[in-house]
Amino acid sequence: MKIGVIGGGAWGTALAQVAAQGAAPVILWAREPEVVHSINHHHVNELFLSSVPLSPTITATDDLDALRAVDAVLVVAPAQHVRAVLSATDFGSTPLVLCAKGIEAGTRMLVGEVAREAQPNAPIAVLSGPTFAHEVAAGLPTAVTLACEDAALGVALAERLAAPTFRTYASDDVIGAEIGGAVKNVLAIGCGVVEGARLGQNARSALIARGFAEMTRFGLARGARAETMAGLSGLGDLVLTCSSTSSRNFSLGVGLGEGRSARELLSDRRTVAEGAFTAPVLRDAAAEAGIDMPVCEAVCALLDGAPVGDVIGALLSRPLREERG
Ligand SMILES: NC(=O)C1=CN([C@@H]2O[C@H](COP(=O)(O)OP(=O)(O)OC[C@H]3O[C@@H](n4cnc5c(N)ncnc54)[C@H](OP(=O)(O)O)[C@@H]3O)[C@@H](O)[C@H]2O)C=CC1
Ligand SMILES: O=C(CO)COP(=O)(O)O
Repeated sequence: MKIGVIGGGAWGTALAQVAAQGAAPVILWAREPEVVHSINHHHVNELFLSSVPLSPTITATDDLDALRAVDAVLVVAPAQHVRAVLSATDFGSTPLVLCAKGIEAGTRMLVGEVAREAQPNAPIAVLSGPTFAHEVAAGLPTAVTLACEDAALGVALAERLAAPTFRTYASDDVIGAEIGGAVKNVLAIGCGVVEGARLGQNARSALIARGFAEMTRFGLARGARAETMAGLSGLGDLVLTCSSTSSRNFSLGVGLGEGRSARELLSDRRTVAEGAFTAPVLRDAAAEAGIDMPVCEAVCALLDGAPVGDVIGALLSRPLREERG
């Protein structure tokens, strides 16, 4: 199975490196000419993943049509750009494996819904889990969920993408896998704020647990299964991203907690912090569906510049309630 990758960021590059452990060569589409040049001439992605030498069987291209000849395409552009890249060419019935974690602003669609609209004939799968790109690319042990409604295709993709240190678990809960990855980015910003404002380890654990309750409520309302929310793509990724400055979302939160503005923090970086885009969309989608998501609302307020003390005070002074759900 020949694999194509859309997106020359850290995660697209790391997944290309995993896929290159199979027999067939891998082709990666990148928007940035310097990424294409760096991969083809120096076998490294200087811009987004300079720490890891890449397999020489990975070829980069700036021509999206070059990916029409592959057997499966990993879609690893940031969530807000997936529609544009998938609308630029016709992948026919080539399976698309969605690896971005977010919800589209404006439409409030999950990436899978966007992909179905842009490429109606392509079967859809989702790859998600606790996966810092630099660790995956360095060959450190990692496990992911690979969700696909077509069980046979899901197993074929899970087998093709598995590698000695990259373990894939097949699932048919596509919505669940997507929601875990999108929501955890928002919660990671909140945990970063706790760190930046020095609110302590108790507060961070409470936020992870109550945030997980929010993620599960939102997921179940959208048809996800509870076991998926508690698995690699939900709780697993939440714990990872909420406890490490390797997370761009967590480190964005640290900056907010230290009193810097979201605008300043986001203008400083070239890499993507998906939670900043997903947070307001998630808040609005939850409000419309009548789903209580106070942590998510708090993160939105912090991104909008509300003082940390006021936001935390408001969270803590809500009426007491039973822990259930
Ligand atoms: N980094 C990680 O550890 C992980 C990331 N993810 C998810 O993968 C997705 C991609 O993240 P990541 O690889 O880290 O990104 P990076 O922050 O490393 O790189 C930015 C990416 O955004 C792309 N990009 C920027 N602007 C556009 C645009 N207008 N159109 C298309 N692409 C654009 C860049 O493409 P180009 O190079 O072509 O310019 C590049 O691929 C996100 O949804 C993220 O949540 C999931 C798991 C792990
Ligand atoms: O999704 C990730 C790890 O699973 C990467 O998290 P960040 O985007 O916050 O860096």
